[in-house]
Amino acid sequence: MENTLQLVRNIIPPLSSTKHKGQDGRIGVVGGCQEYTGAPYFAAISALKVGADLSHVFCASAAAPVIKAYSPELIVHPVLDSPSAVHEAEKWLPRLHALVVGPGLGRDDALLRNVQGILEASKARDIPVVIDADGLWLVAQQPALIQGYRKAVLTPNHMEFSRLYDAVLRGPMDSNDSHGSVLRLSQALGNVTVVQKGERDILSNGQQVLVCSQEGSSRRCGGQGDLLSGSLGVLVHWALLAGPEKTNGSSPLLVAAFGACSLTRQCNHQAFQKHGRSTTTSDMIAEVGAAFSKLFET
Ligand SMILES: NC(=O)C1=CN([C@@H]2O[C@H](COP(=O)(O)OP(=O)(O)OC[C@H]3O[C@@H](n4cnc5c(N)ncnc54)[C@H](OP(=O)(O)O)[C@@H]3O)[C@@H](O)[C@H]2O)[C@@H](O)CC1
Ligand SMILES: Nc1ncnc2c1ncn2[C@@H]1O[C@H](COP(=O)(O)OP(=O)(O)OP(=O)(O)O)[C@@H](O)[C@H]1O
Ligand SMILES: [Mg+2]
Repeated sequence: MENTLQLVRNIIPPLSSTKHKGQDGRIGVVGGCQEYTGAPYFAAISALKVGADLSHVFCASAAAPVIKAYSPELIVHPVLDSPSAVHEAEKWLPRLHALVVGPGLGRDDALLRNVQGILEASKARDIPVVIDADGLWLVAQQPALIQGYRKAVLTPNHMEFSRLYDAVLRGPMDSNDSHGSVLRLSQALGNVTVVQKGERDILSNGQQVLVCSQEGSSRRCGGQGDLLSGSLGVLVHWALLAGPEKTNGSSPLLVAAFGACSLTRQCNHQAFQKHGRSTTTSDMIAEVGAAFSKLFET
């Protein structure tokens, strides 16, 4: 594990007085609807706290004023339920380094059709995408959307993983062989990187399997996965910029994913030390800076 953490350290860009705003990452989160406003906020603010310079949220119009009111740091576009959603999002794509698709998106068909268009436009531009939550629901309906797209990382929880596995491999996963199941799902999707979250996180790009068992806690409040996907948005950008020479030949996306899993679990650990059972995802986000320093700036 220590060896992989060292690879994560290698991809982190140095802070420098010569860089301009935006160079360390402009991240877009696609998600947020009437029901769910916390998830896209957690993902987008986590991207900033990890070190991105700008964080955008593309959400349904009902969610926008709520998300804006949580934070003045986020740039919020109320476009997802508009008939011109894809066009509106496409205007921003040339300026974004990575997209995180799915936190708090919901499962409304019209919204999902727009997100499908945004995903296709992102692929056409070769933009890396992290797909989580209801974005994974969409992928389970249409695996062809990300089939073979080497710049995609999927971050399913237990439920999302089994849904995806069923849809892609047309049979139930073997719960006694999680390594094999993650490896097979990644291979079946054409070597898309898959991160199965759980007691231990299992990560694969269809060739290599990594396990992250960084100590977290037993507290399972909602939103921890959103912290992970938002952090991963930035790390994916940094890893691709650094390239395989900085990751010792390992897949940059796998190294980025290992970094996001370790960081999320360390935030959980630190927040739990202070708040115990009352720990919430906001408490974990408050730990991002210290957790990042502890793991990656030693
Ligand atoms: N504050 C906010 O705005 C937040 C909003 N969020 C947003 O909510 C949306 C839906 O996301 P989701 O994760 O609830 O949906 P999904 O994966 O279908 O799970 C549904 C059911 O699966 C089960 N289940 C889950 N884990 C399991 C396990 N390990 N082992 C076994 N079972 C397990 C469990 O079923 P139950 O225990 O109720 O039977 C659970 O109820 C999505 O947009 C997301 O981003 C969240 O990000 C949180 C913060
Ligand atoms: N049993 C566990 N023990 C320790 N850590 C866990 C456990 N289950 C999940 N985690 C960690 O919690 C984080 C989020 O995983 P989880 O499975 O809760 O995602 P999620 O259901 O998508 O969360 P969200 O509520 O944001 O949608 C990951 O970093 C994962 O490593
Ligand atoms: Mg989730």
